[in-house]
Order: sequence, then C-alpha cells, then structure tokens
Amino acid sequence: MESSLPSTQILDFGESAEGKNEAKSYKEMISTFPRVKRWSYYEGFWYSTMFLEGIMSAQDHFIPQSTDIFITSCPKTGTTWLKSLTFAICTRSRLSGSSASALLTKMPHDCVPLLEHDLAQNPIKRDCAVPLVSTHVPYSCLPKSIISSGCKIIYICRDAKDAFVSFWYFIAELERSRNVQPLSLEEAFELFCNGISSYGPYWDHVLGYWRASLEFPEKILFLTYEEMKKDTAAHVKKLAEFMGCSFTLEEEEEGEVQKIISMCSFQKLSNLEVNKNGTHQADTPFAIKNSVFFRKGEIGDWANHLTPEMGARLDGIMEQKLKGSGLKLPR
Ligand SMILES: Nc1ncnc2c1ncn2[C@@H]1O[C@H](COP(=O)(O)OS(=O)(=O)O)[C@@H](OP(=O)(O)O)[C@H]1O
Repeated sequence: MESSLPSTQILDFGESAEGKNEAKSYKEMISTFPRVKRWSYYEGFWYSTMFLEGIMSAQDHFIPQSTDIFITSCPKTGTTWLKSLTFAICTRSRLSGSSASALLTKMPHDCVPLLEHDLAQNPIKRDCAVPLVSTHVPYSCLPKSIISSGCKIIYICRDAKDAFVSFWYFIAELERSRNVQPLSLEEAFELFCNGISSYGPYWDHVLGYWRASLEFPEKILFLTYEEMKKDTAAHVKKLAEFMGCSFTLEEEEEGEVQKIISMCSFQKLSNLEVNKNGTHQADTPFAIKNSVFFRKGEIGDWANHLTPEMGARLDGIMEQKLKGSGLKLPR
C-alpha cells in the first residue's frame, strides 16, 4: 500500500514536564484501582498493571490516521498470526520483489506496533506504508479518537478453552523468566472463569467487538482462529479486500495468496531463527523471548491440559454469557 506520508512516523507523547506529571498521575490513579494478583480493574476490564499507564495515555492522546487499520484481539487468540498475515498482505509487492519479507528477520509483533505500550517511555514507531496498529484493548475502552475516526478494525477471537490454556502457558513462561512464582493452572482457571485475566472478562471482550461488528459491518471485520484455520485462503482474500488491497486475478494466478499463507504458517514462522532465538522488546520492561509466541498453534489442545469438567464449565459460562448475542464461537 502506498502512502504520501514520510516512511516512518513516531507517535510520541509525554516527553515534556507535563508528560512526566501526567505519568505520575496515571500511576497514582492506578494505585487506587481494585487489584487481584497481577491485574488491576479499570473501566470494566482487568489489565496487567504494567500496561495500564500506556493504555490510559493512549486513551487520552492517541490520534489515529484515517488510513489506520487496527488489529484487535484478546491475548492468545491468534494475534501473532493475524499480524503476520495482514502485514504480509500489505507488503506483498515488497515480498515478491527483490527484498524479502521483513517477517523473515523480524517477529510479527515487531512488524506491527502495539497501541498500549507506555508511549511516554517507548514511542510507537510505525512504517506508514503499513497502516497497521495492534491492540488488545476492549472495544468500549479504545481511545475515543479511534471510534470517531471511523478507522477499520479487524478482530480475532478463539475458543475460550484454547485461549485460556495458551494464556496460562504464556504468563507462566513470562513469570518464570522474571523470577515470579507462576499461578497454578487451577488458580488461573478459577480466575479466568470469574472474568479475571489479561483484558478479561474474555466474554465481554469478545462481545464488545462482536456487537460493534454488527453495528458497523463495513468498518469492523470479526474473525475466529478456528474459521481462519479451516479456510485460510478465503480469509487471506477477505482480509485483503477489507483492507482495500484485494488480490488481482493475476496475483491469484501467480499463487500470491498461497505464498502469504506459507510465509505466515506456524511451521514457517516458528522455525525462523528470529522467532526461535530472538527477543521481543529487548531492553524494555516488556522483554520476552519470541519463541513464547509460538507454542503449538493447534485447535483443541485444551483437552491435553484441562479436565472434561473444566472444559464443560468454561463452555457453559461462554454459552450463558453469549446467549442472545447471535454469536456462537466454534469449539
Ligand atoms: N502462524 C501461526 N499460525 C497459527 N497459530 C499461531 C501462529 N503463530 C502463533 N500461533 C498461536 O497463537 C497463539 C498465541 O496467540 P496470540 O498470537 O494472540 O498471542 S499474543 O496475544 O500475541 O501474545 C498460540 O497458540 P497456542 O499454541 O495454542 O498456545 C500460538 O502458538
């Protein structure tokens, strides 16, 4: 996608003395929020406390560009895959040209900036040829500027049981690397079923975007991990169309869709050197091994970790919470 804007733009807020005072006041506000374990409760959702300052700063200051497309999700529902696919779709002219895809040397999260990083400490740098910004922030808590801009939003969700298991592995790994005693699976499950998880309640996160997608179908594309796995080619075409860069007949005949699917497959990405041995956000408080984002990439792995009773309990909760919404998540 071409853009007349300079190739790199820094979205920077909070360098000034005013910004520093603001950061202090966010910290003060956050210290008053209800807390359970690693999470703080704010505007109806539970957030990992370390991300809250960045979220509040984004809510107050983020100014989207009209061409922005937001990649949104609750954690562990397919974000890395969706980021790589949308990035590969947007940059496909580079992919087929002489320069190889940036995905070969950068992990997908380093190709698409995250809205809620603490922008004062860590300003977002983005490549204006790639109009993508990602966020896990729930729909009702997005910066109002995003909603009023009418920017396009792509949302992905996943069966709650698989999302939970993926989430548990991820935070356990994260906490071990930070010398924090990880939550047991049982404890984390209990909290999850009570709505307490990063950006949870999970069902409210899903419902927020689901309802918005019904209200603004031309602006919000609602996807599931399971459907995307079932027919990735149809989804790649749908994503391109939604982002305003449909594949030409010629591209389809040249196998461009398949090239993107292969480039972004779990098999390919998880075996790249950068994703096996690299670190995401190295030298920041958010540093994490890239390999942690690539675990199994399978549907139904929950059954290897949760008992059938736990599975049935979470299914029952999801069914009850989604009742009447018209949404049925694949299981
Ligand atoms: N390319 C590709 N294709 C299919 N699946 C993939 C891919 N990359 C990552 N994954 C799997 O997605 C799960 C991680 O979810 P997220 O990417 O949303 O995590 S995060 O929120 O960005 O941290 C996590 O799922 P689990 O394996 O079930 O834990 C990853 O393995």
